Amino acid sequence: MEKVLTVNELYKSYSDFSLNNINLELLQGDIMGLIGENGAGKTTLMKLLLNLLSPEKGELIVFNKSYADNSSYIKNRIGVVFDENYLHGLLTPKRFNLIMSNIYERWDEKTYYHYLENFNLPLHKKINEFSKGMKVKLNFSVALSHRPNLLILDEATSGLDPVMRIEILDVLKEFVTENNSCVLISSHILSDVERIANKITFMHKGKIVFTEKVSNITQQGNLENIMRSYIKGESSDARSNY
Ligand SMILES: Nc1ncnc2c1ncn2[C@@H]1O[C@H](COP(=O)(O)OP(=O)(O)OP(=O)(O)O)[C@@H](O)[C@H]1O
Repeated sequence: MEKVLTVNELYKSYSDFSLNNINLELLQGDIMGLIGENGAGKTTLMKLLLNLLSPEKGELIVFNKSYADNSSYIKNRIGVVFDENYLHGLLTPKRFNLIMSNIYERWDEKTYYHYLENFNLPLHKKINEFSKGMKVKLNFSVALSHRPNLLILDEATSGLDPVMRIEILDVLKEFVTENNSCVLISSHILSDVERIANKITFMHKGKIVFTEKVSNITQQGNLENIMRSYIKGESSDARSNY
C-alpha cells in the first residue's frame, strides 16, 4: 500500500505544552483512530498536519510532497471535518455547491448532491437553521465531495446521537474502501474508534505512546482498559519515583 502521510520527529511547543518527537505513518486504506485524554495534543497534531500550524522541528510529507512547494496540491486532496462548524450560517447547501466548486479543483457536484439526498438535507435552508446533526452531515458531504485522498476528522461526530454516528461512520468506511483513501480520526468515543479503525494511535501529554493495529489491541483487552491502566501505571510510577 502506498504511503499517504509520513511524520518524522515533529516538535511543537506552547508556553505550557509541547508535542514531542511525533512519528506517524498512514497508508492508503488506513483508518487510524487518534485517542488520548483532553489536552493530550490531538488537535495540535492535526493542525500541524493541515499546515495550520508550523512545527519547530521535524519532517512532514503528504502524498510524497512537502507543504513548502505543494501547498495547494496537498490541500486539494485533504478533506477536513472539525468539531466546530466552519460553514457560513447564512448560506444554504445549494449555495455551497457553487462556492466549493470554486475552491476545490476536484469538486464533484454529483457526489455532493448524492450525499445531501442520502443524508436527507434540504437544499434551500440556511445553515444557521440546521440542527447540530444536520451541520455534521453537511460538513461530511462537503469533505467527501472533492474526492480527498486523506480525511482528517477531529471529534467530528461528537454530540451526535448513536444512530446518526453509526450512519456517518458507515458512510466513511464505504468512502475509504471505494476510493482507496485514508483517514485520521480523533474521538473520545472509543467504541466508535474500535468500530471503524484498523489502527490506533494513543497520545498522552504530547507524546505518542503507541500506534498499534486494532486486531493486536483487542487481543489485549478493550481500549478503555488499556488507556486507563497506562495512565494509572504512569501515575504510580511517578509516585514511586517521588
Ligand atoms: N493556541 C494555543 N496557545 C497555547 N496553548 C495551546 C494553544 N492551542 C492548544 N494549546 C494547548 O495545547 C495542549 C493540547 O491541546 P489540544 O487541543 O491539542 O488537545 P486535544 O488532545 O485535542 O484535547 P481535547 O481532547 O480536549 O480536544 C493544551 O494544553 C492546550 O492548552
